[in-house]
Amino acid sequence: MDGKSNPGVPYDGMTDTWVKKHRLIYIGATRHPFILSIRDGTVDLSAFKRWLGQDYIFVRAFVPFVASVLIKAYKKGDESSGDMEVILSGLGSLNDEIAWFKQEASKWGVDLSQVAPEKPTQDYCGFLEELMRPEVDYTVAMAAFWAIEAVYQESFAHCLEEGSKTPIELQEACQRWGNDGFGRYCSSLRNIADRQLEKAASGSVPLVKVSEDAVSKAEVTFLRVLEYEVDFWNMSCGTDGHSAPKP
Ligand SMILES: Cc1ncc(CNC=O)c(N)n1
Repeated sequence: MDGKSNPGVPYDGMTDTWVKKHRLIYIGATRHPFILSIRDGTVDLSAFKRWLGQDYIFVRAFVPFVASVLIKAYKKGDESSGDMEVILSGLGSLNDEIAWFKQEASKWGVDLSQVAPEKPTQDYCGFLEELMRPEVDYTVAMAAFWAIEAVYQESFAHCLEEGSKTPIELQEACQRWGNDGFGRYCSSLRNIADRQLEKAASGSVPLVKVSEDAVSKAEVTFLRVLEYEVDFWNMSCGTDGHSAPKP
C-alpha cells in the first residue's frame, strides 16, 4: 500500500488516501484476531473449518459479481485499457479456487453440501448482489472489487511473513491469497480503481456532479466492504454468538 509498489507513479491514488484516512477500520479488517491466531499458530481448527465452509459460499457468489464487473468493463468500450484482461484473469483464478475449496473441504472432513450460510455470509452475498446491478457505476464496482481482494491479500500475506508461526496445514490456504502473484493482481485492480476514481474526480466529462457522486459512493462502498469483512472474520472466530468463544 505504498508508492514504492507502484513504480513510475509519483503520487498516491485515491485508494491510498482512503486506506490512510480509514486506517483503524482497515487494520481491523486486515489484522483481525482470526488472522492473528493463524499467524501465531493458536488458531482453533473448528474456526478454520467454519471459515472454509462459509468462504466457499461467499466465493460462489463472488464469481457472478466479478462477471458483472467484466460486463461493465466491456460496456465502457475502452479496449486499450486492458481492464478486461485483468478481470478475466481473476475469473480464471476463481475457477481454480472453487476446485481448491472442494479439495480442502474433503481434506478437513467438511461436507460443503451441508453448509448453510450464516447471517454475515448472507449479508455479504446480498451486498454483492446489490453491486451487480447494471445501474451501479463501474468505478464503484471496481473499488469494491479491489477492496475485497486486497483485504484477503494483506491478511494472508501477514500469515506468511518472516517470524509467523502459521501451522503447516494452513500454509497452503495462506499462499492462495498471500502469494506475490495475487499481490500483483491486487495492484492491477487498485490501478484500475485509482484511474477510474481520478477520472471521476477530475470531472473532465460534462457530468461533473454524477462523477463526484461516484467518488463518494465508491468511498462508502469501500467502508462497507471493510465492515462486511470484519463481520465475516468475527463469524469465523465464533465471536458473533453462533458458538462459544475460545477460552
Ligand atoms: C469473505 C472473502 N473476502 C474476500 C475473498 C477473496 N476473494 C476471492 O477469493 C474471499 N475469498 N472471501
